[in-house]
Amino acid sequence: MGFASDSILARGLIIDRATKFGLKNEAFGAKIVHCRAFGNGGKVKGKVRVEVRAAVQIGGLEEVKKAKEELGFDVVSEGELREKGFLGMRKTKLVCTIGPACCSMEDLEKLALGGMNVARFNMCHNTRGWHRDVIKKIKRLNEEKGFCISVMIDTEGSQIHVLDHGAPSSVKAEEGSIWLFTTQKSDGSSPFTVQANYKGFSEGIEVGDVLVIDGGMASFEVIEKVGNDLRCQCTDSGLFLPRAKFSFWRDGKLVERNYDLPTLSKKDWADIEFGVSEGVDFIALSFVNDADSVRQLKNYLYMRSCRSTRVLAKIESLESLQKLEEIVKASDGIMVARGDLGVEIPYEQIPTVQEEITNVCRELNKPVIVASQLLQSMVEYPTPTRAEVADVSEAVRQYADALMLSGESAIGPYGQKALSVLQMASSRMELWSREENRQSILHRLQLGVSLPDRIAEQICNCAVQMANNLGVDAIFVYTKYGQMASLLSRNRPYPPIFAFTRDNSTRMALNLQWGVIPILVDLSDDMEANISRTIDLIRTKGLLKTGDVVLVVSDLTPAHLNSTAFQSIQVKTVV
Ligand SMILES: Nc1ncnc2c1ncn2[C@@H]1O[C@H](COP(=O)(O)OP(=O)(O)OP(=O)(O)O)[C@@H](O)[C@H]1O
Ligand SMILES: CC(=O)C(=O)O
Ligand SMILES: [K+]
Ligand SMILES: [Mg+2]
Repeated sequence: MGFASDSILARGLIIDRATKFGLKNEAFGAKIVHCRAFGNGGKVKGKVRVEVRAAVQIGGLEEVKKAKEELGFDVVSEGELREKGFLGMRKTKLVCTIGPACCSMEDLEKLALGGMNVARFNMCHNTRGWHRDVIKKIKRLNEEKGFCISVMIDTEGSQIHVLDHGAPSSVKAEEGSIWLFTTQKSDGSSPFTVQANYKGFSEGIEVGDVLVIDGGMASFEVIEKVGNDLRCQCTDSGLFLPRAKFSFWRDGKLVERNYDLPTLSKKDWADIEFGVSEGVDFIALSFVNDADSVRQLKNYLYMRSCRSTRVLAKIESLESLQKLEEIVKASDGIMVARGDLGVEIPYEQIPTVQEEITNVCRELNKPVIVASQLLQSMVEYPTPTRAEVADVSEAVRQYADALMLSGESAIGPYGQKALSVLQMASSRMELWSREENRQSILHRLQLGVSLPDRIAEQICNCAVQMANNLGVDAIFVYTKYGQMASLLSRNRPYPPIFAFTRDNSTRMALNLQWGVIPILVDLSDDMEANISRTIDLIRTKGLLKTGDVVLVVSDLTPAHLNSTAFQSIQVKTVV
């Protein structure tokens, strides 16, 4: 007899704690198959007493403990698997921006339980001390509570924006009003003055050009140029928000200018140094304009022996769109930063550009995050607009690897709810895509050049086709740097991909990849032994049962074999 929140919940549980059900030690490792609830006048509410009537022994105390210790399987995926089965596991990954509204240990744990895979820290805001404290909390949650949340920092980058518009929050610009845009600091005596952060902000700008705020929040016509300052008349009334961004348009086209602003400023390098010392998993590089800045950062990380820190390039400028392929090739992943991208291209182009970036990323086998304004109204309201749900679903339908919350989690009071909206909408669309057999329409560019790379790629393509056709329960892959796992993910298979690795940084990087559940485990050179051991460990935890079918792929190459000798596909039925 013991306590549980209800008897339904207790069913299927593996008994792994003496206190949980007040059972004797012999019951350890048993799976509850029948139990009865007492108390609360028959209402199953709060904690009820549960009498365990039948349990099947699937492993002894030592075995269950061993399986727990030897297998770095995060508690959220494990819970999801127990509750929903293999096919019910969510494939699309979720990124949450961490801010003042969600930085307590309690709130972070709720986001973790809600399915947050990656925590994003935007270095534009708050102090490094603040970021350090919160990153430490995430690491504590991982270590002490068994979560697997990767950490991403996002650089500030260099961009022209409002430094001061004369108010702490927003300021309204009325149609017809005249404003001065300057780099001089205002003493507060002249209203309608906006200070820009960069002295060259007006270079190349002519009278008659249109100044657009935040991609359409308000518009102005330049009516006079005095030195570097611009006198402008508001032609479309709207709002200046803090840090509002500028763009200039002429004849309906963006005025492209070379500002000479570095992608990585002094502050960005200091933030990167901070990220390195905190051992972050991802650095997202803002306002990347070409592949050079990505390579520069990757080289730097290599020199600092931080090869495991992955570099993501944020696509948020017109220039980055023009050099998309080279940027994707140079980086470890991409973020479609729709907020700033919508400042540089007309917003009606965002949906098609997003799909194009998502497709290029999958062809080149790089994870892609769709970010910004997914559930914007939830910064204020506890429910999303139907249009927002449609936008989220569209990103999932396009097979983006991950979706990101910004202000919804960072400053909004409904962050956990917003996360659950992402989780429900993505699960729903994944199911629909499977039922519609949409995976079959993915086209696959041949990626590999060398023979071993081409073999790996073909093995993964075939393995996924086999897995789908055979209806296997799961794909198991054994991987060192995650290459094989990501080639499998690229094919967007029906079953989940369990990626076993002994490298913790590979585990944290795979967190961003569609359909991959990274599991940390010590692997040997003996692949057969690895396979049977991991299957055993997972079975002992009660997550695999007799008759389950697993498709196994491996790319771990023992040193004494030549490089392709151990790439194989096997189909195993659990006995
Ligand atoms: N660490 C933080 N401290 C305070 N406020 C934050 C923090 N992180 C985010 N915010 C707030 O949440 C809002 C949305 O966050 P987010 O980081 O996505 O901003 P963004 O402006 O879209 O991103 P970027 O600056 O990279 O383009 C920000 O405008 C800011 O007000
Ligand atoms: C996320 C981000 O940087 C943007 O949308 O602009
Ligand atoms: K940023
Ligand atoms: Mg941005």
